[in-house]
Amino acid sequence: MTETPGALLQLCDLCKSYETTDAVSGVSLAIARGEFVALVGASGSGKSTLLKTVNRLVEPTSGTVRFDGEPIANLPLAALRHRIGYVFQSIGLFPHMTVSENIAIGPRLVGEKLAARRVEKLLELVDLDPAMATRMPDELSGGQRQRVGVARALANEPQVLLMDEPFGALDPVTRDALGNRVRALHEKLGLTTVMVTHDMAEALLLADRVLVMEDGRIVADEAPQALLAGAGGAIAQGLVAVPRAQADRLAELAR
Ligand SMILES: Nc1ncnc2c1ncn2[C@@H]1O[C@H](COP(=O)(O)OP(=O)(O)OP(=O)(O)O)[C@@H](O)[C@H]1O
Repeated sequence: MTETPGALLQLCDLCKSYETTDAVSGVSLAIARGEFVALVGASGSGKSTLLKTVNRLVEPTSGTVRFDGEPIANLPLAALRHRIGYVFQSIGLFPHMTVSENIAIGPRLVGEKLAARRVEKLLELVDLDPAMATRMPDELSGGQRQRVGVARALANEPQVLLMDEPFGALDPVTRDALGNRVRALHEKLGLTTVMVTHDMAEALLLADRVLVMEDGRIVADEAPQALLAGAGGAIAQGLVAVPRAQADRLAELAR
């Protein structure tokens, strides 16, 4: 795949093999600045592995990832991670640090001190009371912890936000609210966002573009409207059928 002009992220023939598994098998993909992309697919299809090649939590076996035209293998790791916010699958707050210290960890790693006012601002961005800055993670609900996880990912003012199943452990109401908040922040901060999710409904509602993975490959790459209109092939349509059937049953009940 040749370089796509204007792409902020470009993956070219990317492969990642473990001893017995090909987790990612020849993925080529260009993501434009400002896109909100959801990566969906069955468990084990390679979504997390693919996401983690972008911030080099996973080093590919072969292929290239370019960030703003530059192969990321050539960039110093700290500089790369400074430009990419990452929200972990399992929240991943440091339990022995306060909320404020957790949020400031990224800047601290590159020798910067985050001002208290900036921590307050980040907490406000994710709809948390700035008074929570001094709490410990175990004094927060799961939803509040995940909001802190998002604030931490935004602390370096990244260009790209990567999220690995960010709302998986949350109740449906909190999940919906936080998803909408993240989408609003994506717009407000001019981010380019890639979100891994199991949930096709969430992908359809939040993303501009939905990539479907199966056995390490991207088998569909469509806008939500196109998926809902039947595009993307059998695997994608199998995933779309679930929320569609639920919506139909709810509509039936309401009649
Ligand atoms: N560190 C590792 N060592 C060996 N195999 C791995 C490793 N990480 C992932 N795999 C394997 O690679 C494949 C893809 O895993 P990956 O976590 O990327 O899938 P996923 O689609 O994100 O799954 P899930 O939705 O369950 O998180 C799986 O078969 C997994 O077992």
